[in-house]
Amino acid sequence: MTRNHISMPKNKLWIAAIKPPMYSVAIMPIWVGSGVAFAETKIFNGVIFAVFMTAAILILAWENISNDVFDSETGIDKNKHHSLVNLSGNKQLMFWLGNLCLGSGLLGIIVIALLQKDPTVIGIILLCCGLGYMYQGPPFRLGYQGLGEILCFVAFGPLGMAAAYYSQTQTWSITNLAASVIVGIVTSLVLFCSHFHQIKDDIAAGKRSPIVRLGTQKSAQVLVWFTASIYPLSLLLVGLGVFPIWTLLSWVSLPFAFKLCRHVLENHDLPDKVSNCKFIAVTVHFWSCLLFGTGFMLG
Ligand SMILES: C/C(=C\COP(=O)(O)OP(=O)(O)O)CCC[C@H](C)CCC[C@H](C)CCCC(C)C
Ligand SMILES: O=C(O)C1=CC(=O)c2ccccc2C1=O
Repeated sequence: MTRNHISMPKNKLWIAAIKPPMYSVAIMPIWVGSGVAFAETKIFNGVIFAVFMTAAILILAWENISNDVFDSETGIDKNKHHSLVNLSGNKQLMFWLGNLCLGSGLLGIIVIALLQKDPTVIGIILLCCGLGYMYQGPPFRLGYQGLGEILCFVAFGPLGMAAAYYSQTQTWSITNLAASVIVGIVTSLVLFCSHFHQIKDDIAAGKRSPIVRLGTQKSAQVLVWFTASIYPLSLLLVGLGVFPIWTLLSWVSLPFAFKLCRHVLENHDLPDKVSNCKFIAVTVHFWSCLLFGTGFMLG
């Protein structure tokens, strides 16, 4: 029993399937990218910011709905009671609902491009969506080869934040690129954590997630190194004068980072216990990125 939420009432299964806390991963690249843009140029366009936030949420909804659709084809989700396809019993409906979210999200991005009279943001977001498709869709299914974390890093880090920065300023920034490394790492940590409790089902379905490749113990150590990396990295970049000192506010997330590492080190091979580590990682992501972006706004 690894992906099972069988004892949950149906409404809780639907909430688990929709994954509300996960949507902060879509919002934060826009928040931090717009924060860096404001720090550097004093430009902040509230309409573009709000449209981008909504579009990012809709695009991530497509990613998650289509993940359940594509996973229903490989059999990997057969024990996943909180799969949208298993819950609704209607794969076609979910497929089109996902496409509707993608279409609406891309419409928002087109509105930004029209406001800017510049298609650059459309190009970057289409690249992100391409990576999102390659993670799970045929014939690629790169997530099944253990490449998901790299795709996730690029989409939510350098690409997502370049799009957010460009949507505000129509220029590029090295500081934004440096900040995107931190956002990319902390977002990929969430994906990495999501695999620990699924190792049995993943092996059975032929999915070679990083946890399957490395084993749970080594994966727990890798998690500690990557989680720990973002704090000295931000300190170094503050020391070099690349980030404003206020960005060190993100260190307030350290207690959650400790909690995450301790929890995974202690429970890496106990699926029922380690299964909530993804949500601890989302908490680390939420507070570190919220305060990191705030640091740029204040700086
Ligand atoms: C769907 C994702 C993870 C779920 O993986 P898994 O199949 O293991 O999950 P279940 O156990 O629930 O079945 C996330 C995948 C992320 C992907 C690599 C990159 C997505 C890019 C987004 C579409 C881009 C959004 C960018 C934003 C800034 C506009
Ligand atoms: O369901 C999940 O496990 C995830 C969904 C998702 O959209 C996402 C996005 C970015 C990083 C990780 C994840 C997930 O883990």
